Amino acid sequence: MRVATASEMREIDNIAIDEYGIPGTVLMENAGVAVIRRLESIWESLAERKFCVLAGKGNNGGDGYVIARHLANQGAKVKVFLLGEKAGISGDARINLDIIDKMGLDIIEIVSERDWDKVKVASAFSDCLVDALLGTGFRGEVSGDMAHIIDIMNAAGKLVIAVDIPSGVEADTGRICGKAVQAAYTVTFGLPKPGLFLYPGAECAGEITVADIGIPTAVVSRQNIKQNIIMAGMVQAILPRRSPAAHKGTSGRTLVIAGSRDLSGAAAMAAEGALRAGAGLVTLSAPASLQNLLAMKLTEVMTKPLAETETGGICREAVGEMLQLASGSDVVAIGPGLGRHEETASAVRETITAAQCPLVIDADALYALAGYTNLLNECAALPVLTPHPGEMARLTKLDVEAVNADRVGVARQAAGEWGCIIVLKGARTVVAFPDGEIYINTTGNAGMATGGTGDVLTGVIAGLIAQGMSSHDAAVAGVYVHGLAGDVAAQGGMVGMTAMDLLKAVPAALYGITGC
Ligand SMILES: NC(=O)C1=CN([C@@H]2O[C@H](COP(=O)(O)OP(=O)(O)OC[C@H]3O[C@@H](n4cnc5c(N)ncnc54)[C@H](O)[C@@H]3O)[C@@H](O)[C@H]2O)[C@H](O)CC1
Ligand SMILES: [K+]
Repeated sequence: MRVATASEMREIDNIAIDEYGIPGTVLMENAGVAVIRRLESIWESLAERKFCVLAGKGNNGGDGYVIARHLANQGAKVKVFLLGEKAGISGDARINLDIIDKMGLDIIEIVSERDWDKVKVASAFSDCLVDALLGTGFRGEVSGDMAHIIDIMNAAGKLVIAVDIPSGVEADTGRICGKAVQAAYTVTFGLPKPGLFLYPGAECAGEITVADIGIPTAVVSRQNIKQNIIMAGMVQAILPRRSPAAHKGTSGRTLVIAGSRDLSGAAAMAAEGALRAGAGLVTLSAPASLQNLLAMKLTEVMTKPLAETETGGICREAVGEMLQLASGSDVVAIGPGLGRHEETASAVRETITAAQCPLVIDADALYALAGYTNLLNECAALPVLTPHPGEMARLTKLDVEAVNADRVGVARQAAGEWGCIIVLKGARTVVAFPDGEIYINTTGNAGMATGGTGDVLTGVIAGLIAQGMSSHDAAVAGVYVHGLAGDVAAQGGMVGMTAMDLLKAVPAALYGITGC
């Protein structure tokens, strides 16, 4: 499902109005009616229900006036609170404000703190608050009257329905700037906005309805919109299907280069992640001193010893061995638990640039790439990087807050500059491609915030590439399947679930999507 930024949505709006001649008031009417339809799905009859419509000064407020009119027509009791003065309202919004004025609806201007209590009292006696304060025109921070009104709305304990986007949530990033309305429902128009799916904004949206407001589909389809939500149908279509005649050789050869003396678990989980994703033959190459330990941990995975430093990490002599193993593999996953010894980092960089197969680069291999992202352009195939925000911060020299403040923008810029696929992990993982294409994942849960789940993801993506998926599709599908496995594992209790629980749930997630 595509998601449009505020500017893309404005462009679509303007084309519909200017090129197709659809009056803005028609779009506004359709937007308002879409919210009424949603309210009708909650309450069979709106008659006698009490509504407070909180309206801003722009077209989001205009939608609010349309909603107020239809509510009044259905016999509901409506109070409209306008943040500002009527004189300041113009355009399509003013047309609809004048209509409800002529209808004699109760319109109260909020122009100072003396008016705040009016909202508080009316809210206390309402069944529902309609948030038509700010939509895609929101800029900067919420402050002053707006901030206090949002506080009152959130404290009222009433059902809140947001018009287009919860006020105070930035449409493009999901950032909350000052205050944001906590809605139970959001009705968004045309296309959904990224901020409805990215935290913390995603926590304000409640149940999202995408409403068609009559914009010609040709207008939407011709827009070069590059943000998407990963949907089950898309993943179902691209996941590999196994032939009845399959044997372990037909499901790919995965090489995992991972582990160091005190970090064997990460290596084991990455290797098993590939297996659980359906990879045929998985080889784990790790420092020789881990050989026996890993061989005991992993029954189905072949283990190959590598030359190691005195601290138990792979050393320069291991490069030749790793490239030899890589030459017989369909994909290499490198990084989990490798350690950060400079000699190991140097060996990693040499291997990444010399390997001739697709790469999934994670954890300490990302550590080795800090300051060396230019090497990614030398990779034989488009590499997949799977950083968490901390690793992304180190690679981009940003701080973690800056990364999380604009996850889509940071991932997109890095993918374009470095020439790679970026899987920026976290609550709502973002997958970014060099051409600017973005996929936002909505599977998964907070129970996955536990050590090792990232190692499993690395293995899952590698395992899908080993089975013939492109790195592009494997990154998108892998993220979705991994999150779904987390949701399956969380059915046994979200808090306290482990990466091993998630690992075991990967086949069930695959089965849930493909039926096999
Ligand atoms: N196709 C569609 O998507 C349609 C969308 N509609 C609605 O129109 C809004 C966008 O309207 P716009 O006038 O561009 O902006 P807003 O109403 O969201 O807000 C602008 C308004 O708010 C003031 N403002 C901005 N930032 C702040 C702030 N930090 N604090 C206080 N006030 C702020 C600004 O000055 C303006 O006055 C869209 O979301 C839909 O709801 C159309 O109605 C139908 C088609
Ligand atoms: K709103």
